[in-house]
Amino acid sequence: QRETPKKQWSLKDFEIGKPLGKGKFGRVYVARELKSKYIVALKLIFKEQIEKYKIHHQLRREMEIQTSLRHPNILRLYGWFHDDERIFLILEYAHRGELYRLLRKNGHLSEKQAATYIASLTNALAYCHEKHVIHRDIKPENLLLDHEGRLKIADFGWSVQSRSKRHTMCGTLDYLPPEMVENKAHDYAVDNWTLGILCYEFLYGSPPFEAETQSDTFKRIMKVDLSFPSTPPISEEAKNLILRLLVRDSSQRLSLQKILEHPWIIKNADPTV
Ligand SMILES: Nc1ncnc(NCCc2cnc(NC(=O)Nc3cccc(C(F)(F)F)c3)s2)c1Br
Repeated sequence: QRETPKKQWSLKDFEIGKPLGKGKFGRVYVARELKSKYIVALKLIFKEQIEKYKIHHQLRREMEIQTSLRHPNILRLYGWFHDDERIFLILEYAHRGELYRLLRKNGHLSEKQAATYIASLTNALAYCHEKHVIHRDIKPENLLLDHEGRLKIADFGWSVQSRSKRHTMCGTLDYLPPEMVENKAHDYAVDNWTLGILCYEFLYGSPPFEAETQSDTFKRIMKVDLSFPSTPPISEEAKNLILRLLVRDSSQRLSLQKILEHPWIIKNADPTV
């Protein structure tokens, strides 16, 4: 049941601020709700784009999924409204912006920082999987940081409410596991693979199977052609966790619960964020 009656929002309820970034299908702005003075992010999506790419069902699914999710590491979707040509998503504002900017700026993260983000992601994904939601598009661009530097998973535009195996292709290849790249049936374990990719990228600054062309990346993913550069020096425990996640056979990937019990996470993750 709804705690408050569904409020019909409109653009005149908001004062629009600076642009936050150009996302897919539209831009994002900071905005202030005039009555409460509450700061939000407003994502504009052009209707003709949704019509052109026939993705109404994806957007509707995102809204259904997102409004039912409540977790400290998942960006809130408070509601939405539309005018003649645009759809507006009213989103929680992440003050410190996109994690990938931090990654590009610093080159790579410390083991403590990386482990803290992986633990937050694992907690958020465990919550999603409990609700039968697979995100399927976890990548640095979809990870935001709030004013305390706490990680927030955003953009459930590719997520699915999954009871059965999925077959849809989505996202950039770098983060996709073999079963998705091969366009085979896939399940929750895709997110476990992606955690391995992200852990590697947080520690080295780029994803493990990056290559000049998509087909080379495809080949490297299928072979799980993984190597650890000598710099920056990474602990054996970190490498062990990555090796336990980037496993071809999805049933052999470390479970989300086991990730949280892994020595590298126990030793390095900051449990307060
Ligand atoms: N600092 C910040 N603080 C808060 N937010 C920020 N950026 C917005 C992050 C997003 C959260 N949720 C999103 N959702 C979609 O974009 N959905 C979407 C859009 C088009 C089509 C489709 C679909 F049709 F394909 F599903 C689905 S974008 C930033 Br930067």
